[in-house]
Amino acid sequence: MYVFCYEYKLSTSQLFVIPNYYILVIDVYQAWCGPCKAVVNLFRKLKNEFGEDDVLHFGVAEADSIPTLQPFRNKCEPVFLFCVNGKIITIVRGVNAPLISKKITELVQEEREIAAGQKEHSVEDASRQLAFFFPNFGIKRTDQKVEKTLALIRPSLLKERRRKYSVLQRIKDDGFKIAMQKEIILSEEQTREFYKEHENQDYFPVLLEQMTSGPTLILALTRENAVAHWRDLLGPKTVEEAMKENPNSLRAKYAVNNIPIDQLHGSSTPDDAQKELQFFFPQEHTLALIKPAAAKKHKDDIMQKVKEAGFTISKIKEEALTREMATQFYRDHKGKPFFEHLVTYMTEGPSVVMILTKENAVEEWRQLMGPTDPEVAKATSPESIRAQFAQDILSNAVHGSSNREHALKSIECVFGEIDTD
Ligand SMILES: Nc1ncnc2c1ncn2[C@@H]1O[C@H](COP(=O)(O)OP(=O)(O)OP(=O)(O)O)[C@@H](O)[C@H]1O
Repeated sequence: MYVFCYEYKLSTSQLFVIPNYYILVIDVYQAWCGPCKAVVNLFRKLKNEFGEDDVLHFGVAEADSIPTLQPFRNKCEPVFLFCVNGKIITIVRGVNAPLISKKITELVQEEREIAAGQKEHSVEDASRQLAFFFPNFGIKRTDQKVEKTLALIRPSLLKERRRKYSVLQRIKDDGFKIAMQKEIILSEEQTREFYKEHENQDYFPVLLEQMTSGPTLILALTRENAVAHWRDLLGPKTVEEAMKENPNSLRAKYAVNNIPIDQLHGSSTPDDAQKELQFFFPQEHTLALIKPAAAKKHKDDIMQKVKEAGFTISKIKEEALTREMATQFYRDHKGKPFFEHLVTYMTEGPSVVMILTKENAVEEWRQLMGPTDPEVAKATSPESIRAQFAQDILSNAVHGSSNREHALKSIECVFGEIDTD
């Protein structure tokens, strides 16, 4: 039985649809004892205190029934996972009320600063949660028959949260994996560009109005024969035809009342899929760095992982960062207790500095690095570089830009102005 404050009960199948951009505190419990009763009052108090901007959420997950939570099984104390933006950032073991309360207060404060535009999210992309729950995904791609297609969940359907999750569930049940995803509000210009072949159709003004009316969820889906399979699931092209000819098709089932435009898109052919994926997920560059201690000990193993993950190494050099460079790199951490140690550690020998190129490179490199703290990495992303090669939270093997803007700045700072197109 769940208490009022647990809005999400996570099961394996639901794990990948945790809402993004929330602080989600998950009580990982053992079946025999149930969710932790000792924290209920604390959670209720915090929810009252911080409830107004809808940023703080609580969930429960049963360790015994979820394979990914295996490391937390058979423990006689509860474990609390703190997720921001779909990424686990901290684990607290045991009912340490002051620590839990402090962490939540800090996180809410930070989210409020971000919402007020005073600060940026260090992690932009929601697909980070994928790295946590499906740590192996995207790391080894050996199956050549697997195909990618583009799927869109249009704004009117996306607004209906439950139905959105139901579509995501259906995608998963049909054997697709979400290789990349992002939620964006398309501008008029982007919509016109994407739908330029439809510009002269009578339905175009409604399509334009619909597509720019709110966020669209853009998904790169993979599985064998993905293009045809997704197209078949969607059914006939218009809502009217779908309702008449195939009421079980997704376009019929997920139509939105009074809106004539269907709510789901899929690429028509593999060629179209390639073009559409390139439109929404263009090749990207990120700055990756193998930190000095790891460069000395694990360079070859880490480089192997970079190649296996399909990155192109567009530039590479080995060089010791100067104190100025390290300070610039980590300027956001200035003032934190570990800052001086970090700068010293980063300058104690040569680092391997690379520009990595791939679709969605910034996010994918961060997935491959794994969580900042190797303890968290071992528990949640055992295939990640930090799980395998980091010593501790400071000496954590690798660095990666946290978003595209940082990537551009860092690349320029380390390699000067270069033509990365
Ligand atoms: N609590 C901590 N104690 C010691 N060192 C820390 C701590 N938190 C972060 N660091 C160090 O500072 C670096 C930057 O922290 P940040 O939170 O930006 O992590 P990250 O984005 O995962 O890592 P990076 O910026 O190196 O890619 C970490 O990689 C780590 O070396």
